[in-house]
Amino acid sequence: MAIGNEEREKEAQRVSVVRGNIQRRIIELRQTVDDRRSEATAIGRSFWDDISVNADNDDDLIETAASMAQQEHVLQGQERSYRLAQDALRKLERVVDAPYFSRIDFQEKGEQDREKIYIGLTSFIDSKTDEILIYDWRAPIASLFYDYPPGPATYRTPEMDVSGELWLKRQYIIKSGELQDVFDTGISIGDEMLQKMLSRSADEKMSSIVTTIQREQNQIIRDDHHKVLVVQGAAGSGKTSVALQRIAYLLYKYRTTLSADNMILFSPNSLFSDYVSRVLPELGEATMQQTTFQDYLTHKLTDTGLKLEDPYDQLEFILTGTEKDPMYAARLQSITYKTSEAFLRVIEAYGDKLKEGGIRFVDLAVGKKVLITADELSERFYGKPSILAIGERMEQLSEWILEKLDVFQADVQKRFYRKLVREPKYMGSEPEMKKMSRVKAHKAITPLREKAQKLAYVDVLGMYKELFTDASLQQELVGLSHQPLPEAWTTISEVTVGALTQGHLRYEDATPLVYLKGLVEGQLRVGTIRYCLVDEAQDYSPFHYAYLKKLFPRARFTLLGDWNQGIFTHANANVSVSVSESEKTSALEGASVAQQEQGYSSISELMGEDETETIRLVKSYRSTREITDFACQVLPGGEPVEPFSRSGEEPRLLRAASEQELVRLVAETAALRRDGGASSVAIICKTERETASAHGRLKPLLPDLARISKDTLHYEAGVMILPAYLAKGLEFDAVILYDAGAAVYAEPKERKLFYTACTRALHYLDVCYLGELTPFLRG
Ligand SMILES: Nc1ncnc2c1ncn2[C@@H]1O[C@H](COP(=O)(O)OP(=O)(O)OP(=O)(O)O)[C@@H](O)[C@H]1O
Repeated sequence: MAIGNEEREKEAQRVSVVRGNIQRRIIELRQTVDDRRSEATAIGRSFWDDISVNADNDDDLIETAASMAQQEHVLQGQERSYRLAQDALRKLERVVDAPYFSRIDFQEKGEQDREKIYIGLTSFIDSKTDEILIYDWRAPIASLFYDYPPGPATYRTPEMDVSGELWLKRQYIIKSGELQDVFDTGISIGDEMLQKMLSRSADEKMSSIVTTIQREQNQIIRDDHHKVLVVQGAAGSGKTSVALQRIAYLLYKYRTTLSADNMILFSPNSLFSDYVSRVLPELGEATMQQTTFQDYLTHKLTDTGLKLEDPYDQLEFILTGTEKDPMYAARLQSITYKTSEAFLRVIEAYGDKLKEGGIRFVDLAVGKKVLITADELSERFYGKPSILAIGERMEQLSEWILEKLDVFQADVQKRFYRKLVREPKYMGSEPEMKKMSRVKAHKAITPLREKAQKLAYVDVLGMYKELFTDASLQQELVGLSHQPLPEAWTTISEVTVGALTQGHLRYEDATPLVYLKGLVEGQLRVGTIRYCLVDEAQDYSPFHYAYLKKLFPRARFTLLGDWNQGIFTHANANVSVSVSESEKTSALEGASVAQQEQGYSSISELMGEDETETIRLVKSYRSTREITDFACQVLPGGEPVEPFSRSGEEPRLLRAASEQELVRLVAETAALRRDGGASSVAIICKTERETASAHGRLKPLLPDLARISKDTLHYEAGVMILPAYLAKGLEFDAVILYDAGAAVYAEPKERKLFYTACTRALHYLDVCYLGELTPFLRG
């Protein structure tokens, strides 16, 4: 709703007053930053001048140490205040051109006045009057803006709930310090503003949604009560956006006790990490630990020397193979089993059993010289009964080894020394010879010490292999898991051991191996992580979740996913746990509401039912209504998706009769979209194999075509080609499906992938195909 001229003028004036105020503060802060920097540098330079170094006796030494500690304290204080001033300066410099984006007028129950609350990215207080000129969007009162239409409203503070009347909700568009537009909003947050935001072009980096967060999204962003929050959100419903806003919110709310180091976000791939990297800095927060599960596993497995398969290579194998091939079928079974809770129980039972015996030790040796034999290690570990956990016992063993190494080092040093004394050529003084023999002995023992510290005397890989070679061990552990082994177990075992022996670790073996390693080595827990957020949560298996829960015992979890986009085999296993065969098939075809329920209940069972809350986001903001409706027909029986009311062109189906014609058609369509103003145009293929071949054919017709692969770290706007599974989580102005023919997309397992590809488009979707159209679009 537009507002009158007089009111608009008042608002424009306020913008300029507040901006002037901020500009003055910026000038002051710049001066403060300069002063503090000089002070800190000066203190650093005169550090030693101000300390009286006296080492004549113990009392003087203590005094010297005290004087150093005091100087260091002063220096740290100066550096801290310099950093604080610099942070404040950066925040204001970021907002000076658009200090706030909304206003609410709120009258608290029992109060006479209506308070005007202006909301922006960061708060700002008038230093003379102490008036709050801008409230941070994360302040408790600001939630009224996101949660209520005008009328009765309540917000929650740490102490109590505050109720009252919301009289006004107003939004501003301010650019370069000038008020460009202002309007009052009614029921939801400015449809007008949202329309503007959503009709923009897709950037190569994601932007924050702070000005138009919707009520149901706000609920997730500010949730403080649940240990585990599961968000099932339709494609484009803002899951990733919400995850990032939530991180910013938590960092603000718990700013005195929580830092970015206490949070971890698991993203699907490095390209995606880069795609979302702008949001937190845009919101004024430091970026936090962002990793992919793959990187995490690689880091954990560095000292095994194994080459870890990429999850995308695993997927490429699944998508390009055929179930007629027995090795292919065996691998599918292997993936499903090794990502299941049943296998998790097998590993846990194995861990329990190892308390009594069975850990494989290896000789601790340098070259041919064995210092401690495997038998000695085993005897030391299992010799006496112990109530301690394996990890703690391993720690004790490690200490014992390190003590032995100290004795060994002293021995070696003596030997070196004797050798030097006997050496006629060497003419050094006694202290020199002692020093030299100490250094040499230390150098000689260092590799052993490193091995001991890395627990290289335990053969975890060998123990993992035993699961596939030792029939009686298998029988015993599998019995405890109450689940039968997969049919192709013999083949699975041979292939697993064969690959491991050659130094290859298949992706499905990585988490079980890391888990077993953690159980044996006792380094399973990372207590510093307080919040763990998982994006694309449908791609994680029950095994992954159980592992994450063990890994971060103090963490609260936010798991955001869309079970309709579950493209990994285990994701399908996830929703098909204990359902009938016919349901299993349809789980591959698209998660029905019932099957999605199954998926959540499986997660909540794993994470603790009492502590898990599931929230659904059904409204989709990314694509036009036409594209959303089109994509929904791919998943019959899937959960309904509500498109945001933004209209555009109908998706087009474009048939080609020959390969040549298909290439020409795709190239022409890409050029049409690019020339028509779409800044990002993605040609989406099914697999890497198809991408490589299509890229070769298209390149002569589209010289600027960029190819995105799993190793690409970031991309630029323009025309690009990529496989569907890499397009996950990303969005583009125009999407062209390279070949949606029945020869490419027909099998049930490809349905969700196809759906994911269609839902990447903001404004245009062109579905090219060769010959007959995929059955997914034929009703
Ligand atoms: N409240 C909002 N205001 C403005 N834009 C929004 C809002 N919510 C979502 N969007 C926009 O919708 C698009 C999709 O959001 P996002 O990528 O977070 O969704 P998603 O649920 O993670 O999608 P997917 O599962 O399909 O990858 C983005 O362009 C995002 O900026």
